[in-house]
Amino acid sequence: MKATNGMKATNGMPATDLALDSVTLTAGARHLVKDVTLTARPGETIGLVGPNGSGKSSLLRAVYRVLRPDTGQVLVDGTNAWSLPVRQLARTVAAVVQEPGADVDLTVREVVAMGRTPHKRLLDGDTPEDAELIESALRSADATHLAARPFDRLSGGERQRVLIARALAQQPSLLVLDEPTNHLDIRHRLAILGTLRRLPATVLVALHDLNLAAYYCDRLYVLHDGEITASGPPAEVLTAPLLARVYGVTAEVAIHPRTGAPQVTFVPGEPLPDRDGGPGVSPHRV
Ligand SMILES: Nc1ncnc2c1ncn2[C@@H]1O[C@H](COP(=O)(O)OP(=O)(O)OP(=O)(O)O)[C@@H](O)[C@H]1O
Repeated sequence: MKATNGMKATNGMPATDLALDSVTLTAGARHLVKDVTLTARPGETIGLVGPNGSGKSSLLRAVYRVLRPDTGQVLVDGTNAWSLPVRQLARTVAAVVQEPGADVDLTVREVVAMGRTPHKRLLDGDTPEDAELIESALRSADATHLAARPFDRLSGGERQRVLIARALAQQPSLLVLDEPTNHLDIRHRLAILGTLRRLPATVLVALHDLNLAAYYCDRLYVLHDGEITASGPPAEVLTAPLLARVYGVTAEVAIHPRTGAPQVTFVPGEPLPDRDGGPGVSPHRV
């Protein structure tokens, strides 16, 4: 893990060992994801990157058990996620996803309090510990000032922070997030990703912003046409030839002297480098 980003706590909440073993997902005759093998060790922050339609959301759906693998397994601490009782899975895995939820007539605090539901029995009220966890989650997502507001009247970014707060209140040992920062301003992007990074939980997060992925993730998996095409520490994965091949863009990658993380600078209009990193011949203007 990168020392510059702050280490994850190793005490407190447990973290999950996640393994996707040769997972293939289909919709009708169409392959969404083919033969994906991925591991996330307890406490790691794993980034899933790749172009539009490469299969990131589909793969995450298999982890939070919305899309059943046709072949292969999703193993949560060695147990097939699809064989776990729903309640046990809900205590273990929290998901922050793109699907717009139904509009709910709840305040922000009530939405965040729903994160505690898997830990309670029917009709149990909030304990003082629940209340503290809810307040702490609201603070972590900079949503305390929104607590009394109706959830369905928030801006896109405010809603996103509230859904992240709900996931934090759930105290999962595995947190799965699909583009959790797409509506957020830069300050909140940095703050939320920093919070995720410091969680003791294992985190699997799909991100489009490669520089944020490079800085906040321990390892990256690159999906391309439904298959993993590269994986490893960001500095090994994010190379100019890889970005040319997978995204079709020209980029320069350098280690930033202050952050120590790879930083990608896109160079629109320049020829694509070839596979060896040399100058290519097909100009690609974006
Ligand atoms: N239910 C479905 N039926 C048919 N095709 C689907 C279905 N769900 C997803 N797809 C297709 O599978 C591919 C992968 O979609 P997915 O949403 O996983 O990609 P993604 O990497 O998350 O994309 P984005 O970056 O645009 O969010 C896409 O081509 C998409 O159109």
